[in-house]
Amino acid sequence: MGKAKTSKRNAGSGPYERPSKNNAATNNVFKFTKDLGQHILRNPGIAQAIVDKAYLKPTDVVLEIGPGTGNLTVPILNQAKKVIAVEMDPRMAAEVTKRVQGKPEHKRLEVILGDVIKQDMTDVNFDVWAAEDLHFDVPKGIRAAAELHALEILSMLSVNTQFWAKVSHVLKVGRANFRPPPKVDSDVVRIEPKVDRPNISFEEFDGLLRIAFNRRNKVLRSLFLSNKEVLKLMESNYRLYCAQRDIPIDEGLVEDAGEDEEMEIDDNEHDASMDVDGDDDMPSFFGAAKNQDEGTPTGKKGSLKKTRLAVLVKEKVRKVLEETELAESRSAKMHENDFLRLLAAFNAEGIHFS
Ligand SMILES: C[S@@+](CC[C@H](N)C(=O)[O-])C[C@H]1O[C@@H](n2cnc3c(N)ncnc32)[C@H](O)[C@@H]1O
Repeated sequence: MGKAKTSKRNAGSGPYERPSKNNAATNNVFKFTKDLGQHILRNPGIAQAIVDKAYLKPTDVVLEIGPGTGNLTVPILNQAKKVIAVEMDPRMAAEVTKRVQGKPEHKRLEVILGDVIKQDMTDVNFDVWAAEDLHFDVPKGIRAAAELHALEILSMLSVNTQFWAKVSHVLKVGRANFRPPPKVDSDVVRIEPKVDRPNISFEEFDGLLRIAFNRRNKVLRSLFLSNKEVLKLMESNYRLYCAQRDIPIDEGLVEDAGEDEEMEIDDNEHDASMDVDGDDDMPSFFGAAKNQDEGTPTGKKGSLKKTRLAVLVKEKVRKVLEETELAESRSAKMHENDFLRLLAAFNAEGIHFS
């Protein structure tokens, strides 16, 4: 999508509830679109405090995603060299442009009209990034799952962010400081690129997290040992690992009654550790909601046949969980270092996630 200087656009009267000579920052003339996260900071003192905490330099180019009516944009422009603002609502884009029209800051503001997710930002150079409460278009098919998994996804994103960056809390902003007030209070956080990033592949770390955050309130033992697809994935990655190192593997079938017993114990324990809010039957990142390991039935009740490889992989997983003492841990309560420790232990057993 091309860049559009919104100064050329006509704000028009259509989207407004009533005509006004003043801007939307001081008068509630907009029909705010809550779906786009349009909650506008109405306290200039807080806007200034947020910008002050960013410790901007006069040489900084700031990329502001979703400037809204410009309540942060103006104080940012007072401290930085330039602001590039990406806004998907043309009314907002017009409004933020109007805030600086006829002022010297006008030349230092570039407004790009469009959805930041769909923009090609490769040529946009900036030093600091600012964003507040954005809307992302989730493809329809995965919307329901994504919403159900909102908590897991947020927790996973937060651990993933820590992989790349140091995140620190800057300021709490109560919901009453926004118009219209959102349902929750806000937190301003600083995200700085990490210089001492762990020497592991992000794909691998992300692969592990997708399993660890797959189902709400499940302990790791259950997530890694009781999901057929997860076990199959680890098995197939281990097969590849062995093939690359000429390690012979045994795909012969063996009776696996002990495994079956364990699955039953697992199932009972799932019930005991079921989410308190009882919505445990949500879809999983891996497809089927309750995808327990079934093995290959042999006709006898409680008796399953599995390849020796499958049994070996399961033993390795059990060993990793025991050695790291994370078997009974739940991902939402774990620290980034726990996941790094877990990944290192899996890798030491030849089990990979990408
Ligand atoms: C919380 S408001 C910003 C409020 C602003 N800081 C203020 O106080 O005036 C979020 C803004 O981001 C815009 N927005 C949401 N999703 C976006 C996206 N994907 N790309 C670009 N802009 C987006 C919304 O239209 C809205 O103006």
